[in-house]
Amino acid sequence: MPERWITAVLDPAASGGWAVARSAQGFLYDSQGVLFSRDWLKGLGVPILFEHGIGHFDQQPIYLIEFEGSVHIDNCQWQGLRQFMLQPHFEHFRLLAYAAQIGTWAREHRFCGSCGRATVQVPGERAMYCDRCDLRAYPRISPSMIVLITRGDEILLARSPRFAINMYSTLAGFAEPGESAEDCLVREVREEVGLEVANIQYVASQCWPFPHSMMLGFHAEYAGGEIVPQPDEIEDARWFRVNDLPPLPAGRSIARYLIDLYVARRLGLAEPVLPG
Ligand SMILES: NC(=O)C1=CN([C@@H]2O[C@H](COP(=O)(O)OP(=O)(O)OC[C@H]3O[C@@H](n4cnc5c(N)ncnc54)[C@H](O)[C@@H]3O)[C@@H](O)[C@H]2O)C=CC1
Ligand SMILES: [Mg+2]
Ligand SMILES: [Zn+2]
Repeated sequence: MPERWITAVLDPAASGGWAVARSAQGFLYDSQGVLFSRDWLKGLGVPILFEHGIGHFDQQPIYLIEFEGSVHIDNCQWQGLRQFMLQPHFEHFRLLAYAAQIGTWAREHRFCGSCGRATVQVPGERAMYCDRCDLRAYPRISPSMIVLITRGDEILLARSPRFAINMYSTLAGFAEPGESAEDCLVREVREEVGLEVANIQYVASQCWPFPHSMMLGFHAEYAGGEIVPQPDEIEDARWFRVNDLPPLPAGRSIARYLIDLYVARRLGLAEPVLPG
């Protein structure tokens, strides 16, 4: 079956097509979903910050219309990307995830970071351009390591003060300049729980559009040390037996996938599939 959503750089000067609308309140939806007639949206008289042509859904051209500030539109509501992710029908989620990242990037690159002048879209390329500096700004992607640490039938899970009550997850953190993925993983594990790890194995990756992370998922084995939670960052960290786990992260996350995969292998269950 062909992919329903395919990214592309479309010319905003072209007419017609469909659009998703984004504002400070999230994405617009009504009883029909998140895709609106582009002409209808542009005819509402709401101030538009910018427009980007972002791809095709079922072969139809799709644009992103970014509104300024908070907006009320009759018979429509706004909802954040996380809520769309948690809904059971997420055929539009990949489209919205992409639109959110393009929207965030475009919003933050309307002016040249070097000279401060207004930038323009580069035809046929996903880039904002400063003529004076001959500088192109591309969408930003932030590599983040995420790792499940195991010790036989036990897995290490931690909770951040930001998490839902009682929920525990794997350790994660952003790569810093000068680091390899493995360097970052070892540093984050030391910082967050004070442990040493060995046998680091890459497992899978996931685009995480909150707001622009690229999650690189690993498995690692415990190699030494006592758990020392990082003040302010880690509220609690402990070993859990694979048959006695706390509340875990949402089903679409690579954190959940790394946990489910190890548990399945350990208990001889069917292996999970990472949601695309
Ligand atoms: N998809 C998944 O299953 C999961 C995804 N994540 C994501 O992984 C990322 C990293 O997780 P955390 O433990 O929160 O990171 P972290 O341990 O590196 O701490 C976050 C801190 O890093 C700094 N920071 C923020 N953005 C940054 C950037 N782009 N580059 C470098 N440093 C930055 C800030 O000081 C922030 O407070 C986040 O985007 C988080 O949403 C985390 C866990 C699960
Ligand atoms: Mg972290
Ligand atoms: Zn410039």
